[in-house]
Amino acid sequence: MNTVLTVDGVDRSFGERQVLKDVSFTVAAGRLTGFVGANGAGKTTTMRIILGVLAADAGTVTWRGEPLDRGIRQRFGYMPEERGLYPKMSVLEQIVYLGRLQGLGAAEARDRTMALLERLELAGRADDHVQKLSLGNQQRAQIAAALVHDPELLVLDEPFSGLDPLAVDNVVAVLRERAAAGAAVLFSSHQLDVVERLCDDLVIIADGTIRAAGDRAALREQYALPRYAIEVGADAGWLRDLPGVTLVDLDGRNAVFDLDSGSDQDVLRAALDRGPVHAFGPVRPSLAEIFREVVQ
Ligand SMILES: Nc1ncnc2c1ncn2[C@@H]1O[C@H](COP(=O)(O)OP(=O)(O)OP(=O)(O)O)[C@@H](O)[C@H]1O
Repeated sequence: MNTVLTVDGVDRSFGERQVLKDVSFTVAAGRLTGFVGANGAGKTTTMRIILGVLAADAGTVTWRGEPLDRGIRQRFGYMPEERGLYPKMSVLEQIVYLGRLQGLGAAEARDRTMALLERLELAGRADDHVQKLSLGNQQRAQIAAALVHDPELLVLDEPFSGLDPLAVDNVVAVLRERAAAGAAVLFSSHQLDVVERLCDDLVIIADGTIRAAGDRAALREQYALPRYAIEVGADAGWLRDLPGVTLVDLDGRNAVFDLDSGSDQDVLRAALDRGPVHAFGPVRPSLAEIFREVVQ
């Protein structure tokens, strides 16, 4: 994996209260990393430290092994939690202006802004003042502002909050395109269903401590219980009496069970002895289940 951003041993306190404790994780280019945690867990504080808006008390953040400086941070795009567009400027003017601040030429800033607004289905509102837009459209404008200079690292604080499902799909597609083009994308969210669908890697934080981090599929594997689902041709109630099996759910021909001892193949054979088996396989935990388990 092509790790580009490394957060290593970061501590941060506000007054007496330590809100980040030895926070370490990595973000890879070409991948979407979901940063998940309850309200107040420390996501925004971590992101602000990555962006240099806030200093760490201890620990380091490095980009391709180098300490961050202004030049490197210019290659980052940030969508902060407190949305900060000027209400009385048009969407187009504003994003062009932000692109110019990031070093783009006038024509390039305009071209990129128009292409982004088109892609985010906001081109029809380009000349409207930001304050006239719905909250969802203001959010899309914020996302365009974070993307306009084609950053190598995108840091997005709750980019999906307040978006309807179609808008979520649109933004997801845009972020995927950025990752496919080689950008590293770190986004926070408390919408576990969206994170589950979207991210390649996961970082789970609770009370300022990283509880789990890594490839989403590997984490699902790591936290998997010996749980199986089966669909047979007739009532599956006989599973109740099979040694080593604890039924979790039984619905006629479908059952979910935990295997406390013995082999899954023995259960499959027992099922085949009784008739046809239409489906049989392990059940991987959902992100919500992993989250519940690691934040306890
Ligand atoms: N400037 C500050 N001064 C004092 N406390 C702060 C400050 N910023 C954040 N905190 C506290 O630090 C903790 C972590 O906050 P942070 O905003 O990083 O969490 P979060 O995971 O982003 O939560 P949310 O999803 O609610 O935004 C919270 O208890 C918050 O009250």
